Amino acid sequence: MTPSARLAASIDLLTAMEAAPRKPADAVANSFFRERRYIGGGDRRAVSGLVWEIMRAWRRLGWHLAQLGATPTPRLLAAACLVFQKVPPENIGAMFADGRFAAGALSLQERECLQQLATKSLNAEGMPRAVSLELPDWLVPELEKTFGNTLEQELVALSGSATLDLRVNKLRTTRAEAQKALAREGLHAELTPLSPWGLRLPGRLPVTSSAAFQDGRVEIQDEGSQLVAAILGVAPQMRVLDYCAGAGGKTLALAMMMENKGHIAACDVAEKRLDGAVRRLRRAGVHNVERHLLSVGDKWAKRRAGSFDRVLVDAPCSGTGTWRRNPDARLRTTQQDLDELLVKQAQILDRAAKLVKPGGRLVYATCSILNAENSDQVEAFLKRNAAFKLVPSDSTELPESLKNTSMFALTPFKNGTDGFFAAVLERSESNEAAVEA
Ligand SMILES: C[S@@+](CC[C@H](N)C(=O)[O-])C[C@H]1O[C@@H](n2cnc3c(N)ncnc32)[C@H](O)[C@@H]1O
Repeated sequence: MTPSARLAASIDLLTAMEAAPRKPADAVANSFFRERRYIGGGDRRAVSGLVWEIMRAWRRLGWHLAQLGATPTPRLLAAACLVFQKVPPENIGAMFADGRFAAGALSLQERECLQQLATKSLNAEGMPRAVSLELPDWLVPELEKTFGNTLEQELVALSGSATLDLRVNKLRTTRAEAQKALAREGLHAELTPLSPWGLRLPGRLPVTSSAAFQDGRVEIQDEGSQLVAAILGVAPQMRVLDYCAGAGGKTLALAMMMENKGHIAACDVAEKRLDGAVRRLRRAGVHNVERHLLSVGDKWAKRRAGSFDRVLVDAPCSGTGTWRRNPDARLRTTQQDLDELLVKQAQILDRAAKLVKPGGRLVYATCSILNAENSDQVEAFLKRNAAFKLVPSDSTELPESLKNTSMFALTPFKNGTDGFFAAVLERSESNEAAVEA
């Protein structure tokens, strides 16, 4: 594709995203490229690269354009982004060419607007805080409560691009062997600093076509997510419940830690997600997992009340910890979404708590960075459930810095992982404080 055609495709993709404001940007991009199979890998990366860059600067670009009285159309947002990337004006003009595979020439008004932008910097004085932080207005106080005066640094880290982390499947290989196997395929991974099974690649690379991935020696999983599985402290003989298992990311790690022994029940309310686990479990050689689709009026949970040694609640959440991967989610999240999630998380926690056996442990986890979904949720749960208390993790798989911790809140700024929260809660042995089944 020519630079003009790439730019035109980027503008088309932005337009498609605007038309589906509630749909995650990567889902829109996937269908966009599926319908345009003629766009090859290199071009796809270039088009997504520009569009993701625009999304990371969405509010600031919009603010600059509004200051100049211009409407933030996809064309102008793309052009403004190129201006702030210091692409020379004549090159931008040439990219906005006329022709079949081009975006059409810039109008006089558009050119004047871009000329004025060329004298400014993306982060300008006078910008409202929420704009310069690329946040919806309502989220600023929430995040201030969580991070206090490190908010800016945390958000800068959350605006960066994410690494591609892999978890080595000990059921199939060792970390050193997996690292060598990937290197033979041109994928040079480093050891992750915190997870004992992690390998880290610098960015989006074609891992899924590697032999090591296809035969289940490695799985894609952020280091933070690996540590959530680790904090559960599972052992081979245990009965373990992964209550919000989705497509089984953490289930796979738990099965590995349990050496494919004992029993894991992987539950979810979303059939499609749970079905997605089948292929992954098979690829990883895991066979100690039973899947169960939770439904209203289901007796499954009732029959198993008080029977699990360990229960993981990887709760549905705002996903604010994964903003590096989904920059669009940063602006899509609404106060109403959060309010609904808080209610749902508390309900799920209470339901899952009934399944923990006396003396057993419950781990509550999210990929959120908001206190409201994390420590506040745990605090409220403990007030409602006298049978539980926070305890230090007994996991031997946690790194020194997290050993014996009862709660962690990882962030890209502090830990180089996605934002992940986990808390370990133990149910008392005594019947007095029993949880009502
Ligand atoms: C953060 S995702 C889980 C990710 C998964 N554990 C992993 O590591 O890949 C949260 C999951 O909770 C599920 N969920 C939502 N409401 C639920 C409920 N009431 N009970 C159980 N699971 C629920 C969602 O379908 C979603 O798959």
